[in-house]
Amino acid sequence: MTRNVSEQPVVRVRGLRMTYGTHEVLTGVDLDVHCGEVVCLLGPNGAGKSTTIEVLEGFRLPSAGEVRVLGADPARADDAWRARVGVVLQSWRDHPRWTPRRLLTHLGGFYRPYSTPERPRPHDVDRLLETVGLTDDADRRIATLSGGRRRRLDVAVGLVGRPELLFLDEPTAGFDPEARRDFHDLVHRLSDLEGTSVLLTTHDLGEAERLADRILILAGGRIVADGSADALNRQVAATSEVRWTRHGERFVHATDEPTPFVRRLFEQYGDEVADLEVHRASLEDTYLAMVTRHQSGVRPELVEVAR
Ligand SMILES: Nc1ncnc2c1ncn2[C@@H]1O[C@H](COP(=O)(O)OP(=O)(O)OP(=O)(O)O)[C@@H](O)[C@H]1O
Repeated sequence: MTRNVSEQPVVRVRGLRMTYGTHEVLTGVDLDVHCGEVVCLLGPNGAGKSTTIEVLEGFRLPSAGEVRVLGADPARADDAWRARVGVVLQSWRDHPRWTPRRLLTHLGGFYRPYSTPERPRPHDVDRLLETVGLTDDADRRIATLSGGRRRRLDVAVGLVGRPELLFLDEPTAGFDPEARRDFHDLVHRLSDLEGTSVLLTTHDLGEAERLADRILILAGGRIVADGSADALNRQVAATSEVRWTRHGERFVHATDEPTPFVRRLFEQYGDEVADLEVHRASLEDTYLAMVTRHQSGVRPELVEVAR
């Protein structure tokens, strides 16, 4: 995704703190989301991901800090602001006797006054049902939908107003692999074709790697890493493993600089080099290293890396 760096971020958070009773969950979160970016917020259970998202949605008042979302303070934002923001919460439990078509038509109506030529609102309901893969269930009662189908409906509810900014809290929990892949395609389309900015939480590191332009890791109440999956991996675990065979014999070499090493390998052996593989640390390795470092009491400075 190319981005105009002069643009104001659509989400800007500085020094966000949240305390429940005596439990200090967020101790100073700083984060930005830029226009059209897909940002994944990762962190262990209880790190405060949902709390952060709920503050950004305007559903929770922070204890302290500066929060701007689409240029406004979400705690004081009006209906026009809300129409520009999509939210995917926990499963839709209201109106169990309604059908997905009726629910989306009903909710879509609230967005009509906020339609603009650049962003006609709401979404066409049939197309939206097709987009989330619910065409065959459009006229069934919501109460009879399976968990995964209901989750698709949650996503449709978040999208019906054609939001400029979409918050998704563990959107693919309960999805089968096909629904998950369809959902990833949908997020890419929203970001690439509609310029929708997306902030989502997930525990699925593969999903984060596939979807995110940028990954934020929340641990110990603040953001401890910020960068693309590749950049974070390089930062935390610099060593790569190069594997190849030559005349049927296997070789493995660990190096911090795989590209020059591979170049030298080909200069020396040319076409004799076969089955070449370069393995970098996975996002899982990186994530666990960051979180373990934090949990072992070392307070890591923010790892911010080139995107
Ligand atoms: N309304 C509340 N009152 C008191 N404590 C709360 C409240 N909401 C959340 N917490 C606590 O704040 C901490 C952070 O919760 P939060 O749900 O934001 O974490 P999370 O990172 O989203 O976790 P998970 O990955 O398990 O969903 C937890 O210890 C939770 O028990």
